[in-house]
Amino acid sequence: MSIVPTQYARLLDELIARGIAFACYFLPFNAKPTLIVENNEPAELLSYGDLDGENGFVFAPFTISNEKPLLLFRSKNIYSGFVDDISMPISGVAVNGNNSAYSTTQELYDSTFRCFMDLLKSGRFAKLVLSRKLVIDRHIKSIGKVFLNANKAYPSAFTYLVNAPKSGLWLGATPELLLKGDGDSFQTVALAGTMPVSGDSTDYSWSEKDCEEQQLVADYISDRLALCGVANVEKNGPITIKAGNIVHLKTTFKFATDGNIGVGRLVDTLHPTPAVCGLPKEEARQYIIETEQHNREYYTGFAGIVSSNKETELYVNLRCMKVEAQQLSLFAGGGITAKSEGEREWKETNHKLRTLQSIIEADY
Ligand SMILES: C=C(O[C@H]1C=CC=C(C(=O)O)[C@@H]1O)C(=O)O
Repeated sequence: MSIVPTQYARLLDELIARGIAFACYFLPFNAKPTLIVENNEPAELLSYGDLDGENGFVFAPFTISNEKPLLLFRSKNIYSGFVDDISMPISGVAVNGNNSAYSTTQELYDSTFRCFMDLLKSGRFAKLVLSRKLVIDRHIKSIGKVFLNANKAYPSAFTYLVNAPKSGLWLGATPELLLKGDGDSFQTVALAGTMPVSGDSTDYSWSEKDCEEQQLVADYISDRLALCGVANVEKNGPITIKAGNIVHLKTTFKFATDGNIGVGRLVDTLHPTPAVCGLPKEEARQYIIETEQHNREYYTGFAGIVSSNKETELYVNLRCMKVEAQQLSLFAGGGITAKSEGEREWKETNHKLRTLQSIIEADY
């Protein structure tokens, strides 16, 4: 039976209050939510490649560890649409964190930015993505409502709410596709470069730095697909796309694998792209982990549906927050190249943070 979303928000709040592990999501331009409820905990995978042949909802971290594994919700308790009657597991295990989070100050951001710049200017890296964390008090009572409002405000985004013991409670509304396809043909995107939306204008003049930063992501995707043995890639773009209060440059890649390359292998090949990590990839990932003062956890990982015989649809986990009992930790970052300016990059992360802040602050 279908019900009004307010009751649905209450249902999600009840799952959270009972500590039940679940994943709920809206695909882009789809007004129907899907809810997957675990009786216990989601499965934990320790490599992206292990996704080959799997089915379920995936919640993956920036980098996999025993503490922050790749979570796979394989439960058959799947509810489509605004349902009111679900079979509630008796008791849950999820916890809401310990409120120990702190914000990245502009001073700390600037000093990390300078370290990044030294290595970019010396040529050790071509690109690095620097991120920050903004911790705010959790005045809101209903996370279910924030989730539904995020979907209303950003219908073109992939919007999710995930609760599990290893990840904690996360909410996001991301514009960045990582991988979509049916096993035979797939698509991915190179999304980078950011400007604030300017009125009704569709005519944006992109800086050399933004174009270069996006081109690095596009070239990386072409190279990685070639490395995987993908021969014919149809490339379209870059075009300007709107994501809430900001615009990005996007190039779309479509390619056929004829069933020869599994989803796990493709994800392992692509993630993390230089839209969220850097170049060269493994060195950049290691440097980011060592240098950023916060743990990214599931921010800049990915989330979505993986399927061995139907449609896989995975999104990069951006414009997201971790929800704790008294605090919300919001994450945002930006691509840095040798041409970057610290003040502009900081402002860019402010624009990105507004995406979720405006929903949190909205008067429901
Ligand atoms: C890393 C983020 O954005 C990425 C995606 C689009 C544009 C980006 C940029 O312009 O820097 C980033 O690469 C984020 O939103 O936290």
